[in-house]
Amino acid sequence: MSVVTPGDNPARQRLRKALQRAPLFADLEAHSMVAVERELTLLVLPGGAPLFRQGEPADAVYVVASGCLGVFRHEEEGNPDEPLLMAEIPPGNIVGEMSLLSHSQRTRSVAALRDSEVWRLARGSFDKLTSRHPEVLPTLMRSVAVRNAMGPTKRRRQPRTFAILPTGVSTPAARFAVMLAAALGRIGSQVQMLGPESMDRDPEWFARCETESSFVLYRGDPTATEWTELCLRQADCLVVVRAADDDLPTRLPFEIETAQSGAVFHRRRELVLLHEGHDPKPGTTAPMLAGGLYGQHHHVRLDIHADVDRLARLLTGHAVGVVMAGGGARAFTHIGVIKALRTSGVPIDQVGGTSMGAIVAASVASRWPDDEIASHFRAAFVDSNPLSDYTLPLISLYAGRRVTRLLRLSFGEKEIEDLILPFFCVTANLTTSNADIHTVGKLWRWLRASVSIPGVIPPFNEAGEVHVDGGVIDNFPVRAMRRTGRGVTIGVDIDTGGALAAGAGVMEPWSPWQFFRRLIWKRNETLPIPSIVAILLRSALVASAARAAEDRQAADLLIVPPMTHIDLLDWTSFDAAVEVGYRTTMEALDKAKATPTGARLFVA
Ligand SMILES: Nc1ncnc2c1ncn2[C@@H]1O[C@@H]2COP(=O)(O)O[C@H]2[C@H]1O
Repeated sequence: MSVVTPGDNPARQRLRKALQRAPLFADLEAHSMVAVERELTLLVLPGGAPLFRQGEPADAVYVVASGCLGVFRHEEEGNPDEPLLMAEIPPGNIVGEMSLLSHSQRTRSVAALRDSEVWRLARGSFDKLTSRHPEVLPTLMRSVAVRNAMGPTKRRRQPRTFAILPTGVSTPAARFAVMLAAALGRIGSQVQMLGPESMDRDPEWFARCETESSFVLYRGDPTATEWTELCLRQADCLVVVRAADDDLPTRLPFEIETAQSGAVFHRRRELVLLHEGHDPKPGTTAPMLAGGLYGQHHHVRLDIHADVDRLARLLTGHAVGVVMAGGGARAFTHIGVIKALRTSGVPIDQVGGTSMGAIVAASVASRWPDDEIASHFRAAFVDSNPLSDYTLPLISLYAGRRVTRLLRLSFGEKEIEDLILPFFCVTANLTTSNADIHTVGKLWRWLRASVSIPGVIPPFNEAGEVHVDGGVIDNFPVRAMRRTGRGVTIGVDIDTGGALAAGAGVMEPWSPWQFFRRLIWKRNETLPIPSIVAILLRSALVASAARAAEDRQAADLLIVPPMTHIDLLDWTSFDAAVEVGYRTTMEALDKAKATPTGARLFVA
């Protein structure tokens, strides 16, 4: 932060404009205004710099003349680097008045969201002003009351200004920036792209660009120039762009760290990996993620426009996430749901799920076409039964080797990080009693863990912890998807009603003779009692039903295909399950079209 004492220069002209609008000064006579002006000192805050922090003693009130400040709340349990943004304070507003009025400590932290000019009126001058001109107080109190009545912002603020930061001179960042600008233009009406030629502009000019546009792209240099530093200070979101084939180590993330040190808040950092004409190679993404430096990474194939459109939606909170619940054979219905969404032009930008829902989600994240998804699942579950490798039931009824083989065959050595669409799956961690969300690691392994129905398939052990089917704790992870804060969530739940029925009477263990008789003469007769697999599967799902009910509420669009006519283990009802998913989704989309959610779904 620097203190400046300007004469009658552009900064003072900006101050006058701000004073005329600020609630504390708007009612003052011209000569009193001149007297106040003499008591103000100008502070120039670089983007990210703190003005003051929550809990500090209050010694001044401030007028914002250019740029933008943010009011942040530090949550007791939250990450101290990621306080919640409560409000933005644009030019013409004052900040820091509450603790002066109430003689208390600062109620919130305030920092510059981008390069800003603020004028400081010390506590002594503020007291003098309010005692000489008590007429300014009602307007000031009114503005505080209006703000308090509005309450805190419920939704996370989405970034509008992006710094595009190439990691090397050969990165095709300019081409990428043009494509991203076009994609952002399909979401917002006006997009501005600023390059180094704007270096000498004043903060007000940048502020005007930002207010006049839906989105602003600051195209940074490949090295840490003065312009790159400015981009880092101005942007809400840092987008590091790297050619995926480039295996040179990059210094850029560490430069970002330096430029950001001392900032009150954490700017969102995203990594874009550019691919020329091919998909990510298995295992090549994780080493580029710089140990968790980035909030999210994105694979963009430069020749595929849909990839840049998806990126634009994910960056700006306009994405569509689809969550698929587990539910044995009933989960085939997700295949029909996906087909209906794709046919209707609803973009699928990120996916997540549990158990069988997770496997369908993984095939969507791999961008398999509809036919391929259907043929894979048909071959795996209808043409051959993966639950047929009986074993000595010490850990489980089946050895689970067939399931493992099928998953490896389908997804190879791909890691979750290599998937084109952001993806997560859920397992129930029996060691910690938590529902674990997996966004990194070998895909087939976490899918195998996510479908490990306790007692049916052996659990999956990782780093000394035991994982079973995610449905045991969280069968419908809508809230996990919502926490990503990237847009709307479509939840597809599996109706588990009518899942288990039995004849009347107490179920006693059968004698060996009864078993033998059944095996020889009555093989095709329907059992009067549920099978052990049906009991175990139902037991695994029953506890998460209450949680799933809350997740249904959390979905922006809820789809629950009616499935009670299909048994949870009836793999042969594949076509019926797919069909009902397709039909229910088409009907749901038709109804949603006229709603606000529908408007957000069909944005693309
Ligand atoms: N919800 C809010 N919206 C806008 N500004 C706020 C909000 N809450 C607090 N502030 C401002 O943030 C400042 C933090 O320091 P003060 O408590 O002195 O005064 C506070 C107000 O000026």
